[in-house]
Amino acid sequence: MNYYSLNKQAPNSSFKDAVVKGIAPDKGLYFPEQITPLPKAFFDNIDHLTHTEIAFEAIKQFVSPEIPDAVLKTIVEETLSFEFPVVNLNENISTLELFHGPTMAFKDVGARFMARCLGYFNKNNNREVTVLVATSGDTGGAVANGFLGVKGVNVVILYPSGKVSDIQEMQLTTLGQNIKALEVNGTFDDCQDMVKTAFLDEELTSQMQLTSANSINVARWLPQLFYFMFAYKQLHKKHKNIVFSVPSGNFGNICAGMMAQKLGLPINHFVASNNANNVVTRYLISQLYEPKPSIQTISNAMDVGAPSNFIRIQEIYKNNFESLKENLTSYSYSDEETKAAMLEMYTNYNYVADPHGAVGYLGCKDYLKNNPSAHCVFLETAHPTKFLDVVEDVIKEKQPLPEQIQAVMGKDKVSVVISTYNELKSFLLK
Ligand SMILES: Cc1ncc(COP(=O)(O)O)c(C=O)c1O
Ligand SMILES: N[C@@H](CCOP(=O)(O)O)C(=O)O
Repeated sequence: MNYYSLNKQAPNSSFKDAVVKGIAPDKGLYFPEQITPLPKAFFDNIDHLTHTEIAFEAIKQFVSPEIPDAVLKTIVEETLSFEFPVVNLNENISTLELFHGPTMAFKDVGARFMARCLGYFNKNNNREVTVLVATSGDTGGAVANGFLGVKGVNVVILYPSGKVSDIQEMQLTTLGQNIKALEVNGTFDDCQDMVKTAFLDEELTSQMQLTSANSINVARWLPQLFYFMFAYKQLHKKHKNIVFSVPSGNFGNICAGMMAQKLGLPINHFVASNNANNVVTRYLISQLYEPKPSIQTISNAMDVGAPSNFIRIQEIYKNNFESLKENLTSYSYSDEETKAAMLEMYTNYNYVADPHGAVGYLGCKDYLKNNPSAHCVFLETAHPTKFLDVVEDVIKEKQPLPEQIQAVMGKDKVSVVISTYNELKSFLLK
């Protein structure tokens, strides 16, 4: 599959080049040249397929022929070595739990898939690759875990100082080896801007091979479309009108869901559920896209003021506002509303949700008010113990720590504090 730059000022790239470069030379995000829907029979028979079979069929067209089928099967199988259960809360609301991987957030799938693709492309290459990643909390940990010890790959993670949870910080600062953490005096958007600037800096790119492991990178972004298919497999016999509420920040996950829909998955509607960082909620009301500096919230991984993937969403809908509005609703919630939703789920359904999932739950509830026949699935994007202080404070109950979390507790944090792009550049050139 070839990919074009959404800035339309760069030559098209193969899958391999798009993965290795991360972002196009004109700073545009890559987008596949074609999206060919899967046959209807695939969806009719989906309950007879394993997760690996579903994922292989769904992703094949985007990576062929550069990754041969046999290699792709292994990559997909290794990537998906954990569960993706749907938990039913009531007649109209379910949640798809995406936190059963090694770092307990939905980023594990994309990070593991991309690490394996890069490993395959790099196996006969002696040039080292530096993976730059900006994180508001979860991407950093998932990428650190996914790339730990991968030969020829150095990972540099930028995170906003004081704006990630304690456990998220431990996950991205304690692994050592080929993983380095930079603590940035600023917001997630500042981190993301520094990463994008580095890709355009010829002095840097002439000396080192840089790539991105944010959802900018197609190998990190596209595998997220699997989730929507896994939920459909578990729900489609019982529910015909399935809607997804996606807690959104950089909008990669919901945009991957829209790609699943383009492949033919019968999804009726999407709800983009936001915290106070509500640039897309406002856009759907005013038709004005006005990125703003991000605001700190308890659902910190969604504290994004300028979502990278909005441009891909525009592309999927051919920049047609009306057709986007037909398929997408968006709501925004305060921290107080989020906490109340966490308590409500615990009290009514004995379900402990994290703050991001709680924002998704609120999106379902609001959508169902006008669409009572729908079945709304909110994505539970991280395990509640990643946000231990908030969760225990809201539900007034101690939470047992899963072994993935225990594994990083008590380890020494190693990070370098930076404030400017020049400090990043000096660090990379050292
Ligand atoms: C727990 C959690 N929920 C939701 C999001 C938002 O996802 P996206 O950036 O794909 O919109 C993130 C970060 O990406 C996250 O870590
Ligand atoms: N919420 C993310 C922010 C980056 O999103 P990405 O999908 O573009 O990597 C995080 O947790 O770091």
